[in-house]
Amino acid sequence: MSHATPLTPSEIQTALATLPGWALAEDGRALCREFRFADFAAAWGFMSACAVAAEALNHHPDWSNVWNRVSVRLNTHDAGGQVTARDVALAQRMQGLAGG
Ligand SMILES: C[C@H](O)[C@H](O)[C@H]1CNC2=NC(N)=NC(=O)C2=N1
Repeated sequence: MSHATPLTPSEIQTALATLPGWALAEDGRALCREFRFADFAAAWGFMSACAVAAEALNHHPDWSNVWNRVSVRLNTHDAGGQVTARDVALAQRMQGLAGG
């Protein structure tokens, strides 16, 4: 299966069971999570670590940062903005970098 193949709704639900704190966007086209850290420095450190992981995976988040919060939306541009296995892999990696 190509990694740019959209996941089915049941595949997404199965993936979300491994991703505490994540949810499917209202439109079904992204995995979403808001991370909260102790302060800005911790949030920025998380983003820096995620940037390295994203480059390694060649799969990048749509994200924003307000002080200690990092809001993340993951989908796959190459799949027309749908959720694929690449998004699940990056979410799992981000989960680990945030301390599980
Ligand atoms: C050219 C480069 O490999 C592609 O644009 C990669 C980069 N990062 C990516 N990130 C995401 N989220 N989706 C993609 O389809 C994607 N494709």
